[in-house]
Amino acid sequence: MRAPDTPPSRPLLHHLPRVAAIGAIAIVPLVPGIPDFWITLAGYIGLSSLVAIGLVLLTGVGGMTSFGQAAFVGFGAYTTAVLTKDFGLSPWLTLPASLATTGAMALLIGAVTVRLSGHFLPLGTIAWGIAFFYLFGNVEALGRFDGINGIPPLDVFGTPLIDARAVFYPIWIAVILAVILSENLLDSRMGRAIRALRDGRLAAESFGIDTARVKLVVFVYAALLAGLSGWLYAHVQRAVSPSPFGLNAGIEYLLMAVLGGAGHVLGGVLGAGIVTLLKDQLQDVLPKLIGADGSFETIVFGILMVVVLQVARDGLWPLVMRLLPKAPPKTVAAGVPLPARTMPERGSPLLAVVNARKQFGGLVAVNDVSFKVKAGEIVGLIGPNGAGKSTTFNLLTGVLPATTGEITLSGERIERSSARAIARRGVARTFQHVKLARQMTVLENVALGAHLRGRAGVVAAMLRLDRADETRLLGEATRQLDRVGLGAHLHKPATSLALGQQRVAEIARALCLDPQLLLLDEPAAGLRFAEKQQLGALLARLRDEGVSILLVEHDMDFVMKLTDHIVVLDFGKKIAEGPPAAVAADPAVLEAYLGGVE
Ligand SMILES: Nc1ncnc2c1ncn2[C@@H]1O[C@H](COP(=O)(O)OP(=O)(O)OP(=O)(O)O)[C@@H](O)[C@H]1O
Repeated sequence: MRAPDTPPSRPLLHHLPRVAAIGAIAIVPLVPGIPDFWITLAGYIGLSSLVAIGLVLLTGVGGMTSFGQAAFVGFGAYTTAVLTKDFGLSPWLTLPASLATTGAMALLIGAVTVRLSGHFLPLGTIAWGIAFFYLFGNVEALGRFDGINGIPPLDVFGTPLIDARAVFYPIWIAVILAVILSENLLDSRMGRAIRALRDGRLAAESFGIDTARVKLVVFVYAALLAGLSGWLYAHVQRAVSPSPFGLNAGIEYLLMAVLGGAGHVLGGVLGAGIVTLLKDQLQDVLPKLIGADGSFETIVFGILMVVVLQVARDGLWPLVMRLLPKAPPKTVAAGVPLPARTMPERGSPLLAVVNARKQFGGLVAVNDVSFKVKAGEIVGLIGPNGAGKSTTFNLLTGVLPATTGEITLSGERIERSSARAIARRGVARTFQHVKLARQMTVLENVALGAHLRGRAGVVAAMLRLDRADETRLLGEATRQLDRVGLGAHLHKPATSLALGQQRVAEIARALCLDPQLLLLDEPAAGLRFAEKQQLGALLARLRDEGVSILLVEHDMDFVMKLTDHIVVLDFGKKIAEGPPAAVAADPAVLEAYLGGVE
C-alpha cells in the first residue's frame, strides 16, 4: 500500500491500545481502596521493566544474552547513593552522573564482551556479573556488604516523594519514555541494523554496517536503562546493598525479558510484571509449603525459564498481540530519490583480479587466478564443485583476505579491505545460502541494503528526527522491490516468500546499495523455469542500465544465455575464459566441467 509524499507512519488508531494502557497506569494510584502494598509492587514492576526493556533490545532483538545486567543497576544506584549521601548533591543532579558512570562502565565492559561469540558471551556476562557483586560488597566507600543507608528521596519543588503513590509517577514516566524511545529506535535505520545482528553478521557487514559498533550501541543503551532503574531504585528504597545487583537478580531480569517476549519492547514490561508478582507470591507461599526459610522462588524461576524456552520461545507478548487490533502496514512514501552513484563508463575496466591466490594450510583453493570485469558486462564464474568459485567470491567481497595477488576495483586495491569497506566502494552481493533477517519484513530487509546511503543515528531515531532520512531509505527499498517484481510483497515477513523470491529479494537489497558491481552467488538455484527466465530478463535489464555483474552459477543454460564473458575454474586454477560460445567448445572445459555433467 503506497501513498505518495507521506512519511512512514502508522495511523493514530494504532496507538490507541498503547495510549489507553498508559492512561490506565497513570490512574492506578488514584483509584480509591487500592492498598499501598500493591502500589509499591507496581513501582517495583516499573523499576524492573526498565532493565527488562534494555534486555529485550540486547538479548531478544540483538541476540546478545546477558546475565550481568543487574551490575549496571548497581552502578546507577551506588553512584547516586554516594553523591547524594556523601557529597550532599540533589538527586536530580546525580541522574546525569549515574547515567555517565553506567554508560562509561558499559563502554568499557562492552568493548570486550560484545566481541565474544557463541556461549562465551553469556559466560562473560556471568563473570563480570559476579565480579561486580563482590566489588560492591568489598569497597569500604560503598559500605561493603552492609551498603549505604539514609539516601535522600526524590523531591519535586521541595516536596519529598516518599510514599509509594508519590514515587509511582517518576518510575512509570521513565518506563513510558523507555518504551517510546526503544520502539522508535527499533523502527529506524539503526534499528534495522540492530535487528539484523541476530541473523548474521556477514550479511550486515556486506552492506556496510559496522556490526561491532552496533552491538556496542545496544549494549550501552541497555546498560543506561538499567542505570536509570538503579538511580530510581536508590531513591525509592533509600538504601543500597550488593544483593539486588548480583547474579541472581541478573538471571531474574533475563527471565523477565524471555518470559514477556524477548523480541518485543512491551514484552519486557509484561515479563517484569509477571515475574515480580510471582516472586512476591512465591516468597509467601513456598516457605510455608516447604516448612523452611529460603529463596525457593529461584528454583521455580529456573524451571520456568527452561519451560518457556522449550514451549514458547517468543514469550507471552505475541499471545497478547493476538488480542489487540492488528496494526495496518506502514504507508511508504515515494519520497525524494537518494542521490545515485556515477557509474563507470561502459566498457571501462572495473574489476581486475591479478594472480589472486588463497591457501588454506596446504590446500590452494584459488591458484593464481586472473580475470577482469568491464563496466556494463555480465561475467560468469563457473566450475565444478570445489573449483574455488566461492573462495574467489569471498576474496572479492572482503570475507577472506587473499594470500597473495592483487584485486583492484576502479583502480583501487581491495584485496585486504574489509567487507564493509568494499561495500562502501559500491560492491553489493547476494549469498549462496539466502541471508534475510527472519523477523523483518521484505521491505525492512531490502532497506538494509541502503544503510550506507542514510545518515540518521541512534539519538535522531529515538527522538523521531529521522523521518526524512527514513522516507528516502524506505522509498528506495520500495523502488528496488518494484524493479525486481516483488512490489506486492513489501510487508510480508521475508521468510514467508518462496526460496526463489527470497533470492530475488536479496538482489533488490543489493541494488539498494546503488552498486557499480553486483556479485551474485548462484541466484538461479531453486528457481522454477519461469522464475529463471524472469531473473535472466531482470539481470539483462540491469546490465543495460549500466550495472556490472559477476555471476557464480551452476545452471549452464542460464549462464550461456546471459553472460558476455565466462571464466572457468577447476581445482582452483583458471582453465579457460572467453565468450560463452568459445568456452562451451573449449576441450579443457568439456573435459573438466561440461563433460562431467553430461
Ligand atoms: N575455510 C576453508 N578452509 C579450508 N578449506 C576450504 C575453506 N573454504 C573452502 N575450502 C576448500 O577450498 C576448495 C574450494 O572450495 P570452494 O567452496 O571455493 O569451491 P566452489 O567452487 O565454490 O564449490 P561449490 O560449487 O561446491 O560451492 C575446496 O576444496 C574446499 O574444501
